[in-house]
Amino acid sequence: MQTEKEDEDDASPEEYVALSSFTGSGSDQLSFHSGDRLLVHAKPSSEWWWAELHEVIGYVPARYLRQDAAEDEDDEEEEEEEEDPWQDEEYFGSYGTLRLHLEMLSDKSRTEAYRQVILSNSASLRNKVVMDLGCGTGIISLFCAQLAQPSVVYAVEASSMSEYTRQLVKQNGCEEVITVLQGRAEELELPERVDILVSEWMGNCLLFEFMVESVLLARDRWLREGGVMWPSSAALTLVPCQAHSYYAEKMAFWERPYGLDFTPLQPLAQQEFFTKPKFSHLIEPDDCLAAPCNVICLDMYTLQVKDLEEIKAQFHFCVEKSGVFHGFTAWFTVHFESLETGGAAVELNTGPNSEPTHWKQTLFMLDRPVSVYTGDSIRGTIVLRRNPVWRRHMTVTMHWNINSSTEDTDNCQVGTKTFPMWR
Ligand SMILES: N=C(N)NCC[C@H]1O[C@@H](n2cnc3c(N)ncnc32)[C@H](O)[C@@H]1O
Repeated sequence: MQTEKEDEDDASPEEYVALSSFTGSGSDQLSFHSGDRLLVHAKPSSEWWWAELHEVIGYVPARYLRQDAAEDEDDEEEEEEEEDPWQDEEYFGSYGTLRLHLEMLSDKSRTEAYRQVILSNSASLRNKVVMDLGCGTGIISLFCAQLAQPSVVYAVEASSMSEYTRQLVKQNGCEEVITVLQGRAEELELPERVDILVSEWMGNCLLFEFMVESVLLARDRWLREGGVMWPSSAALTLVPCQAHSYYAEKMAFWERPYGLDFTPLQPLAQQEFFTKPKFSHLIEPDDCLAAPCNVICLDMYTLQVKDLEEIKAQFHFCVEKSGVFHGFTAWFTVHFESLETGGAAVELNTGPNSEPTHWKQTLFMLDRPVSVYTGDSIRGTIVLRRNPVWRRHMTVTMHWNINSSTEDTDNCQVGTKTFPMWR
């Protein structure tokens, strides 16, 4: 009697299309290019399949492949939607309405930080050429024209908001200085290179949306030799934390609602509430179980687009107070170097010890909380893997080891979890 797998092996191979190129590592992984048609012979796991290309066989990452849907009109629309890995229509559509711009403009910490950058560099901005990448309503460009005397600011905005940005520039008498350009910054033609490339590109967990790719492409194409990037650097900070109220609200709730035992729903709750990261989480400083650590530091002058595919970092936390290890919380800080040598940098810190921002922090809940004690160590790695198909998405994988310091228990608890953001 054939096992299910043997059945599968005998099944005729299925044809799949590669949505993105993949370079295999190790002898048993098969490399391929975007558009290649592979024959999938077996699917031993959900993540790795056994496939063939030009008579060569090997393991391929399943998430890179899509079954070639039979051409029919119903799928045509879906196919078109699928063809855009940047989902630009939806993405720039969302920035064509006021909701997100109101949220960003209402974020005083964020907006005042950019204003402070312009104000504290106003003298050095005189006669400079500036690009404001992804200017939205144009607030940063308007700060430049209002607080300094640059020779020109190219306010670049891909969404339909740019029509209103033009009106705001006119309404505030800044047409002499600000030129609004609609389009993707990396595709635009400018009459000249720029001295300063300023952008507010940070997404949740720093990189979500991957607008940073556009900033790097624009840097390589339009920033003059010796020009300045604002932000100049970015850091992702991580900390092991307690999250008692969130855990109580989503998980403990099912223990005794109205005197009844609803615990059979807890696996569902874990799947529904703890599989993805929680954006806009507000962590209390007291929830931190250890000193936060800058796990990833990005230099905006040297960072390359290819570096964004996979960013890996190690961490080692020493538990400073006993408590419950519910998960990890992440946030970011960006720095704006001064245009004057030796001048003070401006910092925008989205962590729990700073004024809250609209990003707040990002909470990664473990499947099971673990009691930890002062002196325990939590070592591990964080890996940010960009989605090879959906280019604005990524996964965050945490591996951790908990080493207890108390002699009587030499327990070393190991864990790993991958969080999709969002695909
Ligand atoms: N997470 C953020 N800071 N998002 C801000 C995104 C703002 O920049 C705009 N934007 C994003 N990418 C681009 C791009 N490549 N070119 C021009 N505008 C862009 C977007 O329409 C919105 O107004």
